[in-house]
Amino acid sequence: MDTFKKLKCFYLPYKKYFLWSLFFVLFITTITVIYPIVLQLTIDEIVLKEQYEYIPWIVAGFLSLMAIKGVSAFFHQYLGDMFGIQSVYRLRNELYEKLQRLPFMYYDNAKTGDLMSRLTADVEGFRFFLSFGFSELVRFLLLICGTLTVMFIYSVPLTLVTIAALPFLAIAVYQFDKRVHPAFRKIRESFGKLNTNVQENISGIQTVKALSRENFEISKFNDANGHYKEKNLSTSLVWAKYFPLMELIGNICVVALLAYGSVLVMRGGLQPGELVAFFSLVWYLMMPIMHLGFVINLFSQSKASGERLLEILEADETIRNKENTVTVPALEGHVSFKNVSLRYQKEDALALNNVSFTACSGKTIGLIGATGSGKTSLTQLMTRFYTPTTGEIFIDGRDITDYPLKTLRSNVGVVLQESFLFSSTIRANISYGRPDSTMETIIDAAKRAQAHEFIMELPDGYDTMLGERGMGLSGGQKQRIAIARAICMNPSILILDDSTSAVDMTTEFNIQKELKEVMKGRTTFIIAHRISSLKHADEILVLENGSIVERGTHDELVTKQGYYKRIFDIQYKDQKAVLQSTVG
Ligand SMILES: Nc1ncnc2c1ncn2[C@@H]1O[C@H](COP(=O)(O)OP(=O)(O)OP(=O)(O)O)[C@@H](O)[C@H]1O
Repeated sequence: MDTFKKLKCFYLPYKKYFLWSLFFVLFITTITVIYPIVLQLTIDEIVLKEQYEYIPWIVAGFLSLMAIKGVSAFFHQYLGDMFGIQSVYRLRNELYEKLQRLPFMYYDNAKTGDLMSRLTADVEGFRFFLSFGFSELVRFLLLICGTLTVMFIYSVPLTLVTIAALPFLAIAVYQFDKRVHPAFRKIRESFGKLNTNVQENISGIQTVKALSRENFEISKFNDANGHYKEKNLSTSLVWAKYFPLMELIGNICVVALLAYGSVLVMRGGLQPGELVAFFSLVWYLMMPIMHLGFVINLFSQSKASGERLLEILEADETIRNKENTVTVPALEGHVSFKNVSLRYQKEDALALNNVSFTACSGKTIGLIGATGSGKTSLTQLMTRFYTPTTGEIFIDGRDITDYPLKTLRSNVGVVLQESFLFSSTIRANISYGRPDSTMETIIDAAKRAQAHEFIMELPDGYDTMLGERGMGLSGGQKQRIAIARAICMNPSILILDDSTSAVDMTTEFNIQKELKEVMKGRTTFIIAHRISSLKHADEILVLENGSIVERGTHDELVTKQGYYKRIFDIQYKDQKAVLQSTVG
């Protein structure tokens, strides 16, 4: 019940729909219990006493009851659905908002397909119980109480015989629930894995095809699909075992009733009509208890779903605004790192080790170093994508946590190594960070990023729709749009993470020429493997295993015999000679 308690803020506001739905359930249940009474009266008072003139009245009464039951069923169903649909509408929105707030760290470990199945299948599973299961549970309780009351009125000993069978039924139902709940959780998990498989395959289809791994992917999917099938089969085995058992217990009870009830009728202790009514009533008692299995099943499914939804809702938002943030119109871009270290996971090695540097506003800092040396990690700390394990980062003299995340991130323009473009127009992609940008600003940003020309060659220019993941554009074109997107935000700090690696030398040269203009007045961090991309930087930091091992201008660094000089030699001198001298 804890899961439902924790999620109550989503469904309690709509309780009026649920309560009205219950009101109509009351009608439906009352009418259901009245049926056997009408049957008993028809047999005992009309047929046996031959008072046939009452038959039209009985028929009219029966039809009226059915009409009322029909109308009540409509409202019960509609209001129940309203309750479920309205509740999960809010829940779905809240989950999505939470996903927007969760830090990078969460996504490092999460699987997209699994998250998608939580937001779709699990939300639906939860809705179904709210719409149907909840009121079904109440209906069963009402039906059992109503039925027992009428039964006791008809015959106490016969009712006691019926009740004697109930504990056996209850044990079977309990055992069923004990097995079916974990089984459903496993089904949900398995479904999440299946989704992950499909999602990863579609996202990486180019790699799959390029490496001819279709058969491997098919067999991976077959395994996941097989696992899902196994989980479903073992759950249906639980169903198949327990349902006949429950029905058997019900039938034994009916046979006992038939035997004992007939004796009572023969002795004159019970009217024949009352015995007939009893047979209907006994099923009103057995059916809900047997169906309790189905409702418990629904409950288990929705509980399992609810738990998975709570895992998202309760996930730690490690990176959020602190209470007393400062409001500033814009940042100037004076960045300073003080003894900053970063370890992504407890068991990982340090990705950054005691890094300290200062970048005065308007200056350009180049970051170079081998793959995995910590260049990207360093810039990701500035935007608070991650939190340093130790040390402090200041912008304009204030700790970066003093600023609201929105202020911080809207002042830092980032062009990532792999630029992601949304499946919308080029114009919307460029103005994504500043949706209110004028067309003039968008074109200006595109021109500076050397993107305007090729955009104008596209059939719809800036209104060209991009496919999923920006399909239809070359890697270099995508990078240029991503640069335009960052420029469009007019940030005071610009981070270019290997952002010109996919363009040819001439375009890189042109972009850099334009970027010089763009970089004026902004603090810029250029991460690059090509010396040509950062040799004009005011300071170059050379990273190795998370530490700054060299620093200085290009001219200073080429005079030292360090990593930078070696890279410089490889890129600018006779590569073969350098490599030979190193090996030798
Ligand atoms: N999200 C992450 N979770 C765990 N470890 C990470 C994560 N991102 C990076 N790392 C690790 O941190 C170290 C530094 O990675 P980083 O991406 O900062 O290097 P880099 O210098 O930018 O490399 P490249 O030039 O290849 O982009 C590496 O050992 C990397 O494996």
